[in-house]
Amino acid sequence: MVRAVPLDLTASRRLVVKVGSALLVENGAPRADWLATLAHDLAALRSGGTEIIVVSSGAIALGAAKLGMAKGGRGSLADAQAAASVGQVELARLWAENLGRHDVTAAQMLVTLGDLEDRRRYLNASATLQRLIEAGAVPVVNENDSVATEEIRFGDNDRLAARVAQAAGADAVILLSDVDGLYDRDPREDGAVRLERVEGVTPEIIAMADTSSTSGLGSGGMLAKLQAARIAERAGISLVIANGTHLSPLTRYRDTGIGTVFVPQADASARKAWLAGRLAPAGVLTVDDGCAEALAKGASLLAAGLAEIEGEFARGDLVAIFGPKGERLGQGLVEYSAAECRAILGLREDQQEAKLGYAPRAAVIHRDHMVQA
Ligand SMILES: Nc1ncnc2c1ncn2[C@@H]1O[C@H](COP(=O)(O)OP(=O)(O)O)[C@@H](O)[C@H]1O
Ligand SMILES: N[C@@H](CCC(=O)OP(=O)(O)O)C(=O)O
Repeated sequence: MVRAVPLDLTASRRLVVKVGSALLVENGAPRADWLATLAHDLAALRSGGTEIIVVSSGAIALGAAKLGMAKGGRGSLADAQAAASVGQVELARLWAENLGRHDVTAAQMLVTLGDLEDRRRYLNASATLQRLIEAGAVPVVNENDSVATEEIRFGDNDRLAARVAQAAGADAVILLSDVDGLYDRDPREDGAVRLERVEGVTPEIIAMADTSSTSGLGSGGMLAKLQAARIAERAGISLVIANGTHLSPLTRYRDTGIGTVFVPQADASARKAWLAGRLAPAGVLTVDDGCAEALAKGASLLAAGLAEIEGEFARGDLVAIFGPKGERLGQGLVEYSAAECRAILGLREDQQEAKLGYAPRAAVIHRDHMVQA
């Protein structure tokens, strides 16, 4: 068998390192020795010319321990928000201390889903990351859990890491977890085999993730990691899932190559990749067979092909596109409000003006503002 080639982290120009809750926190206390070795690895990579961004979980777990909260602070949203407020203070201190030992300045950056979903705010976050790195700091990013509410939060730091990588123009992401990579089924099952390399996060790959299991402290599970891999591959970013439980986890990955590498697909423009990675559509357009076929060939979505409209959205909002059998086809920025879409549903272009009372825009979603699933 040909040995799969691991991702060469030292070849990365800008790398996002994501650390899961289970790695940082054990029985409510930080894994101090482990963190010291990770900081050492990060400093070494940085000295070799790789710019580093850390995405660190652990605020909820640390805060819950301090407050004596049940269920690791995940019993309710209010608990998670309060636990995160307390834990984030400690998390930032841990990073500042551990990176500081190598004369590296840590910079805390807390973001919400909205900060990366709205194009203007996304560009702003992107500029801040850029400036911090130029200034020689290592951004340590987490979700702003204390203000994020259920509908507008990532909830897992895997997708957040992929979006941050995109915003920062990183070329690689490593998700450090408590498992050696993606297995073809839950790794606790007999006969589970690890995949060395994935070219394209297909529905078959997604089906391998057991949605019910996480390490216990985290929230994402393998499914969130695969969604992150999908965002990354579409943005032309390499992503690897590796086991971070051991001391000096990055050195260990370099020496053993144990992990799963997701190969990027580099064809999308930066804007389309951003669009593909957006996570919160405001509505759903269901289209008929003919329209689904046309979309697959790269056409714009026309009102004539609309079969059903769900949700309330305004012009410019993100909507998901589904085919007649309920299959997800893609998503895009809509040119009409939900009410207008309902009014022109199924109509040909020449019938739309009579219905709306004004000249219609050519497409409901222009192909330049659409990405396939
Ligand atoms: N197909 C799979 N391959 C690997 N791990 C899986 C799979 N399905 C479920 N898992 C579970 O996902 C867990 C990792 O997710 P999670 O606990 O959220 O990690 P983290 O806290 O590092 O983000 C593993 O411990 C494993 O039990
Ligand atoms: N933002 C949260 C972490 C979210 C989360 O659980 O992520 P993960 O442990 O990576 O599945 C925190 O700091 O506790």
